[in-house]
Amino acid sequence: LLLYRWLRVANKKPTNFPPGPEYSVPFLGDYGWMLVINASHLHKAAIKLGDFYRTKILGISLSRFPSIVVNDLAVAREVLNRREFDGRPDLYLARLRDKRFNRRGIFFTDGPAWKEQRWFILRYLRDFGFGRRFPEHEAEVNSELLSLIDLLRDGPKYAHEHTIMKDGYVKCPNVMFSCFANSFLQIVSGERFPREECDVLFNAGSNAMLFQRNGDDYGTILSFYPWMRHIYPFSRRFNTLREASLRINEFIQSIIEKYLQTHDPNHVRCFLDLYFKQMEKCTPQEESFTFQLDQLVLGVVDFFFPAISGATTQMALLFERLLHSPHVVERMQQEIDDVVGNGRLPTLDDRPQLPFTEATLREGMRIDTLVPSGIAHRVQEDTTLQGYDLPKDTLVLIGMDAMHNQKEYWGDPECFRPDRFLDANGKLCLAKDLSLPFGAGKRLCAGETFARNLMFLTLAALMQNFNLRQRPSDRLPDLTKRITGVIISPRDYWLRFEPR
Ligand code: HEM
Repeated sequence: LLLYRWLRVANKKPTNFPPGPEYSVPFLGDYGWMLVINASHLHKAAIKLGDFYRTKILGISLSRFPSIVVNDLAVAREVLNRREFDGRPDLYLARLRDKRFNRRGIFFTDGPAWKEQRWFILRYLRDFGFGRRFPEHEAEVNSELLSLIDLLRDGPKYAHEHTIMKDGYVKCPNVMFSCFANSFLQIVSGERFPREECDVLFNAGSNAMLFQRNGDDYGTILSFYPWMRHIYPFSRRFNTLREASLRINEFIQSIIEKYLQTHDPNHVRCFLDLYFKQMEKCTPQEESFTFQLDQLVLGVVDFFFPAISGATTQMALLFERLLHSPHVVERMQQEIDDVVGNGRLPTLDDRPQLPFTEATLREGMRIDTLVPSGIAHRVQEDTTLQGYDLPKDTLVLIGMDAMHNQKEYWGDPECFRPDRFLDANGKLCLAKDLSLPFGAGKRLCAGETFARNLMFLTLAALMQNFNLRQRPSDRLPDLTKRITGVIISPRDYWLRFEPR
């Protein structure tokens, strides 16, 4: 009876909290119900629970954290644009990314230090071409795409390339790791890895995918009970996540240290030099953070990591979709042939004349929502939402996949239909694109413009030059068999880019 009473008190929801399960699973809270309903795809479990309680704002307890899942586009937009919701919870999944288990970086920090770091990084990356039109950077991306096209057309040249290309078929999403990573590193350090040295980028990409696939959108059970990392099989998962993270950090740190050793405050070569100058003005802190080396490492990782694993996975999801829709490929190719021809690669100047290609990318991001539950937010002070009371520190998950599939907004959300974003004259109509794949408000994805530009250029270049072919023995991909981790990803698959 005492245990029963303790569990009831421990799992008690705050008063006037959004509807959700009344009785929680001992020890796990409603996270337990979600594991029972759909352990592999927690965002789908949240949709089922929401439907059961007939609510678009589901109130649950994740172990001791009161939490809500917002499964409605209009409410999500409101949440993302209100300052009280801009916090991030202190999740163990985030801490294990740092060598000393400190909260570092941009993704999982909040408060004035997050604001300061986010502002500085975005402000000064911009000077080197991040998130805006910048001819020097566009030329570097063009070279990177030509190198990718060479690999796809002429086959592997270097030993490491044989691991991602066999008998003319390339492994997806891995084949895009070097192009996307180099396009970002060029902005940070002013340099790209030459093709013969790209094995380090392929390794970093594989580690990033390990983290993406072994994490989950709710922070994994390790975030609620970190001590479980000592118990098998949780210890195995912990080790995978930890080792993958530390290997990526070491890689970024090795680049940073190379520049630090030759840093001259009077001669700025790249973004890193500007950050080093700022570091010289600050005293390093242990628990909180300012401009210091471990913060710079995680700060850069937080950009490098989604560039190498997130944007490439979004492309891999799209290629699978396109295998099911050859007519969409044909329409993109026709459009690109008419506007660009085949004498040069498509550029960002061509983009307004390639509305169907742009619409295909947008539709891909809607139907295959990369981050199905967003990145958890935290309520920073007691507040209300749609008449419910939310106490400080409530966790807020945005059901991005749910809202991109709401019938009331999309009509036929299950159909892959790029035309939904075009007007009667075939022009792109942004007012019709209600999707929010990058979030919104102050926590908006810091890499949105970079990602949109690079994905557009990659898609247009590949469609201009290739047809997509599967191995003769392969069936069309089963789009329901995807992996839900921190992001949704396809299982690795092999594809031939057949020259047109
Ligand atoms: C298809 C590609 C991508 C998608 C769909 C995506 C989506 C998202 C989403 C949903 C968030 C969380 C927003 C929130 O908290 O409400 C986020 C955050 C973030 N993204 Fe992206 N992202 C992508 C690519 C990138 C790239 C390429 C970069 C960097 C080069 C990047 C950098 C970041 C950063 C730094 C944050 C954390 C922002 C903060 O908490 O202040 N993302 N992204």
